[in-house]
Amino acid sequence: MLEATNKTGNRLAGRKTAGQKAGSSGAPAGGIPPETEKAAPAAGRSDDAEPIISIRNLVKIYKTKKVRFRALGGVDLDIRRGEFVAVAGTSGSGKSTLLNLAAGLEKPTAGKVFIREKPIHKMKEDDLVEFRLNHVGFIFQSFNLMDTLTTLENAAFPLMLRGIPPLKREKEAKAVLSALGLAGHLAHDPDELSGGQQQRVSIARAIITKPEILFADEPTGNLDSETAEQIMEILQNIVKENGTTLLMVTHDMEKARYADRIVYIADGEVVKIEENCGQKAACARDRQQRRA
Ligand SMILES: Nc1ncnc2c1ncn2[C@@H]1O[C@H](COP(=O)(O)OP(=O)(O)OP(=O)(O)O)[C@@H](O)[C@H]1O
Repeated sequence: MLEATNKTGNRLAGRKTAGQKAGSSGAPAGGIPPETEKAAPAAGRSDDAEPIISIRNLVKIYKTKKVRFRALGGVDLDIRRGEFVAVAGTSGSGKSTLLNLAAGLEKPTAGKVFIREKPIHKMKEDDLVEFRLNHVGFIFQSFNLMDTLTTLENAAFPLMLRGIPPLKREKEAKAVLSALGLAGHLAHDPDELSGGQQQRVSIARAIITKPEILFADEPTGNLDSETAEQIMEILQNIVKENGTTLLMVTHDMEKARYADRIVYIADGEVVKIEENCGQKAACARDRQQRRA
């Protein structure tokens, strides 16, 4: 799957996914199970817009020889197309577990996840690889850049997996990196970049395929506060300008407030969902719906 592993063993994606394989092509997703089921509307949905991600009664129980731990206890959530949703909660509340299940990086113990009406929870790993490569981008706290590749090569990597010829992928990577202020750092290796620059490279890599959905797990967790704000503004702009859907996990309420909606999670359960009226788009949409 997306966890392309580089020569030195760096993974390109999230935690606890060790058995997953690297994606290898840009061919359209094949072999996806037929759409025999659809998510019923979630309770408490605030609008009638078709969700791009639907999560139903999602349960994750981790079992080891010694422990059995319920990390998610039946989560329901709809995420609208073009929406920026932050999942907030304390350490160990289940945020990353929710993101990993929503992205198909881990399998649920029970429950369902639909992305664009595709049943992610029952897709085979090979189909998930293709699906993610074509529809989804990931951004992680630890950047997960390949340390043997330059800025340009890291950003262009997903296009290489899609079989795009070198000149074309370099041109596209240069354009995305320039927009992120990295035109002067194309030949740098990751260890020659600051943390904020590395995260911008990882954002470039995540958006270069123009994914409909971005998953971000504590994207500013390793950055100082000023750099973190810049990264949050970049993410917010990607949502606004490209219409990308963003699901971001954070323990930091300051960062959560960049989102259109904040989902609070505690002990593996959603305890509150808040429209963020600091974000004009979300509130305008709310007001419109209330009037309708
Ligand atoms: N592979 C695993 N095996 C056993 N327990 C696990 C596993 N992964 C996560 N857990 C447990 O599930 C709970 C939720 O973990 P998760 O990583 O989702 O929390 P989080 O809210 O993202 O925390 P943090 O903000 O600290 O990253 C934790 O109590 C954790 O110990």
